[in-house]
Formats: sequence, structure tokens, C-alpha cells
Amino acid sequence: QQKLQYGAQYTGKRTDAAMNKWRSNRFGQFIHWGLYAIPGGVWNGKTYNYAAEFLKSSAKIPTSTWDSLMYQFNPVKFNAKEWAKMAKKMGAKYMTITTKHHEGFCLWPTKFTEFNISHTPYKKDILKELVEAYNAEGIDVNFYYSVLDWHHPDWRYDIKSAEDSIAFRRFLKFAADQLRELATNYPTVKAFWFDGTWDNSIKKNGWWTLEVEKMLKEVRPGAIVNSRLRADDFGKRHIDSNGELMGDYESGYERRLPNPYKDLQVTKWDWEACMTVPENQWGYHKDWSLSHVKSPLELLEMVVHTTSMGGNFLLNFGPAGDGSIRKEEQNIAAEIGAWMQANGHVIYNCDYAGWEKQDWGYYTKQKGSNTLNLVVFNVPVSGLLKIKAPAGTRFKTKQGLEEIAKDQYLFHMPIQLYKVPQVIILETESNSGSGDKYQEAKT
Ligand SMILES: C[C@@H]1N[C@@H](c2nc3ccccc3[nH]2)[C@H](O)[C@@H]1O
Repeated sequence: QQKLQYGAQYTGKRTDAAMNKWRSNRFGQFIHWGLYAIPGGVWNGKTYNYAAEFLKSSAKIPTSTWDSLMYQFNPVKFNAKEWAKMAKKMGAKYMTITTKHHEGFCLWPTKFTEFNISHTPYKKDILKELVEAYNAEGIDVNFYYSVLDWHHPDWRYDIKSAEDSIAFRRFLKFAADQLRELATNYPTVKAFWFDGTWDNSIKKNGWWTLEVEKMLKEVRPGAIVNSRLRADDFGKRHIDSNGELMGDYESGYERRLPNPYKDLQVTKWDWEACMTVPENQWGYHKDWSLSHVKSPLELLEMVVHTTSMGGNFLLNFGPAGDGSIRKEEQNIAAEIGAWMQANGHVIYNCDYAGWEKQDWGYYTKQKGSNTLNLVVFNVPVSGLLKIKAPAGTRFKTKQGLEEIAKDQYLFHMPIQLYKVPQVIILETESNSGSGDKYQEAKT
């Protein structure tokens, strides 16, 4: 343990109302929308199969050429209320929007750069429209902000000279000014999702990352920041040099999930995974035939998997340059929404149950209750679900449950074709399952 100036500010999970709400939300919609949605991965007739929001670098497009896309941004099919209604139907409790991605284009009329929505043919404040429409549907809104900024002349990947450090100090002031502007002008924002913070220039300025965290929480009490913002005194990111999580939740799971049998350490802190529908496309890409496109049921399993390990799941949508939502994404919203409508009670305000993972699926537990939720994705051919209960657990539920040894049970599922994941609710006696009151048999 060493004294850190810019390390973790507290240990353990936050339990204030704002963080409890963030945690109970569990399922959110990520939206990646910017100038990259206009070319959609295609440039001069050539399709690039790398992530569409990286087209500027994949196609080696000069900044001046890329930036002139601003004069084409006119999403005539954009309807914030429609997007919000679709997200509501999907069962999303929060939405995280890219206010500014690596390209540096800002979806709000920021005072600190001309490279923003007010200089497009569309003119209007898209961020304001989205915040109002989603909040009207009862959906919390969070802001994604990329510190990495390909447009800004003072951005640096590393600090190699006095000139670099003078320029980068200007850049850090610009970014802090923008963040203060976002926290001030959009007072219902709940959390900040920082990205583009892996370069040496940021790692060498851990002080700034703490200053931003403190400023946001001053301007917007209760505000939540992800661990990806943070670097400590030694450039250590996410987890400080004393092994403590920085920020309010861990945000390292991008397009991957923790192993539900092995990575149980994640249940000790708040965390969020973010996920693309294709293999690796966050911004709109014209051609989704270039990789596997995850089905609604694949994505639904990820939602349940994440809740079962005490995390939030952020599912990405990449609207087209004209403001339309592609049919695959509309279908995902409808199918996941149908299941969430009937079974959301095993996701919202639910957490890691602490029961031993079984192959048939996942356990979740409603906060502070004695009901145990089983969400079955893999029905065994025997129809028998193996359950290993914590020592001394006593069940109130008798129906379908067969005790075969101490704390070992089989739940009998009717043998039939199941088209969607099945939910089984087991009631346990309130004071049971706490520690092993019984001596383990010595044989
Ligand atoms: C949440 C995701 N993070 C961005 C990103 N930038 C990267 C640069 C290098 C390696 C991985 C990256 N992911 C992606 O563009 C998306 O916004």
C-alpha cells in the first residue's frame, strides 16, 4: 500500500440512490452516431471491413477531407421520440450516447470547437433532443465522451517535448471545459462513459483524470464515472497501484464477458460490459454480411449472463447517417423486448445470487429477497436441472424439486421444445443457506 495522490477515492460499492438506480437498471442501449455513419464503412467505392467508426484511419483519409463530412450531416429520418420508444419497448432502462467519438465531431452546440452539430445542415442540438425524448420515456441518459480526438490540433498520443506538453495542457483544458459544459447544460445526465484514454499522454496526466472525476461530481452531484477515465500517479489504469478500482464501476469488458465459472472476482464491484451486434462494428456499416451478426437470443443470453454476475449490459445500436435504424436492430429491440416484458423481474434490480454456476443457465437474485431465479438456456435432454445449493438451504418451493443428496437437487423440467429461455422461480426459507450448520460427512 502506498500513498497515491490520483488513485481510487474510495473502496467498495457506492450505495447512494444515484448508484443504486444505475445498478438496478442492468440493461442499456449504447448509441454510436457521428459523421462516420455517413460513409458507413465505404470510401471511394471500396468497402473496408474494419470498424466503421475507424474508417478515417482504415481508408487513410486526410483530416480536412473527413471533417468536411460535417457539411453533409443532415439526418432527415431522425426522430428522437421514435428511437426512445423503440428503446423503451426493448426494455432498456438507460441509454449511453456518443457525445463526441474519436473523430472529434460534437453532437451538441459546444462553445469550445466549431466542429459541432450547429455547423451542419441539421443545425439543431441532437443531444438535447435525445436526452428529452429518452427521459420522457423514463430512460436515464449517460454521456459517452472520447478524450482521444483526431480533429483537435493540440491532441497528442505521447508527450515527447516541451511543445507537446504545452499543447497537451491546452487540450486537457479544452476537454475539461467540454465536460463541464455537458454536465452543466444537460442536468439530467446520470453518468459519463469515458473512452480513448489508453495513450501515454493520458497515462502521464493521471492528475487530470481525477480532477475531471471531482469536477463532474461537483457540478452534477451523484454523477457516475467509469474506470476507463482514470489513471493514477504511475499511469496505472482502471485499477490503481494499490489494487483498488478507480471510478465508480469497472468498464474493461468491451465485446467480451467475464467467464461465469472462473471470473467471479467481478461480483465484488460494479461493472458494465458493452457489446456490438456484428463482430466489431460500433458505428453504422453499410455491409453487415462481413461478419457474424448476433441474434436476439444470443444477445439476450448475454444480458442474463451479465446480470447473473452483478454487472450492467450495454447493447450497441449504430443509426445510419440519415437517422434511420436498420431492420436487424429494430428486430433485436422487438424480440428482446418481448422477453423482457414478461421476464424483466429476473433482470431489473437483480444481482449475483452466489450459487454455483450450472451448465443449464444462470441464477439471478432480486435484491434483498429469498426468491432465486433460474434462467434456463440449455435444457438437458434428461429434463433434469442440477442444483447445488449453499449448505443448509431449505426450499419453500416443492413443485418439481427432488432432493438427491445433502444440498443437491434435481429440478424436473417438462420435456418439450422451448423457443425462448425459461424462467423458474424457487422460494427458499429466509434464514437458510447461510453457512454450513451441518458438519460435512467425513466419508
Ligand atoms: C466503445 C468502443 N471503444 C472504441 C475503441 N477504440 C479503440 C481503439 C483501439 C482498440 C480498441 C478500441 N475501441 C470503439 O470505437 C467504441 O467506441
